[in-house]
Amino acid sequence: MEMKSFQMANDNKPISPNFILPEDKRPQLSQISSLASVPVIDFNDGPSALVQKISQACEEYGFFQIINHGVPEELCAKTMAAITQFFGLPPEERAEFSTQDHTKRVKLFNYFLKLEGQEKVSMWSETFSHPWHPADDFTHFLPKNPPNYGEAFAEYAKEMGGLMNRLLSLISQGLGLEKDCLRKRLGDTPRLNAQSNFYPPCPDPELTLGLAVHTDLGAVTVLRQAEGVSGLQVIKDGKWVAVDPVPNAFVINLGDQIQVLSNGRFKSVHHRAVTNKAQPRVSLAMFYAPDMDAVIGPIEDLIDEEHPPTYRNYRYAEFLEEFYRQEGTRRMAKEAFLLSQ
Ligand SMILES: O=C(O)CCC(=O)C(=O)O
Ligand SMILES: [Fe+2]
Repeated sequence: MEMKSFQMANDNKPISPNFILPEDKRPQLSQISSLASVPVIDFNDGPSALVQKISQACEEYGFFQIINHGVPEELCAKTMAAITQFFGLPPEERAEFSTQDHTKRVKLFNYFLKLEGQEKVSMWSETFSHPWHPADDFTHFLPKNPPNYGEAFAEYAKEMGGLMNRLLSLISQGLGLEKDCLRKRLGDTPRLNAQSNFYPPCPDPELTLGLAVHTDLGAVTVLRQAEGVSGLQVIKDGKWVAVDPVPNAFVINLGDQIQVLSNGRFKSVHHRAVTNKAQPRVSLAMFYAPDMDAVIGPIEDLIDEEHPPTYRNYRYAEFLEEFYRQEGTRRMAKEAFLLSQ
């Protein structure tokens, strides 16, 4: 696959048509609220306050940021630097990882939007995805260049394993469940993917998106944003809200599987990335998704007469099939498993 070539923001050429969104899909950046944003939660708060704050954030926003999480800042910086260097490699070297085949576990690709009766519109970004694991050695999957990429990711993955467990435990408790309930439901061999996103500066951010509107399909996402550059936005009460980087914070968001398991109480919320003229932006999303064979459906303890099950049970593999069937179009995989009320 040929990687898309991005223009420089100081190019005076018009932006290539394959990146230009139809008018009704453009980001309308002047309408973004920078006043309200998602909650910032301090992990040093006591356990019961933490459970309460996370539970409220999961119900109201589906997103929050965490600070004082214990993951060393230097390690995060080292991992982000490795990604940035990877995206800075010559195109021929990056091309080794380029593929459109979604079944590949290691892949460099461009997201696109496929609208009915129209040509595909490319997102103004490059995405690199590969597995991660907190304990098993996964470094054979990783690029050899930059040389410290593997080492940085191996260390980062260990930290993410601990953080994911902590989050799953807090989210379980927030639902009134046993600490290990969600982790057990998601299975012993969760699907763990790391996704780095690179957004070059864009000559006209009003015409493009870095990532189209989507929900994450797994269970929990831990996102690191490069400091000092905004781009992530989430929907809150029908309006787009910016989630600007907070120093040494992680952005946490829930994926579709938690919405289903919680029977709709916790939300998998639509979000997108917008571009900017001035600076490149890098983000790293660490995804925790169920075992392919895990059966996902509303947890029995969350079902009663007032809260009948909203979704039917399915195997996660079945969900992924539906997801890829919709690729580039509406990204409403979980809606296919809704029960009619
Ligand atoms: O770049 C961002 O902040 C958003 C990334 C994201 O939503 C994703 O990778 O799923
Ligand atoms: Fe996302």
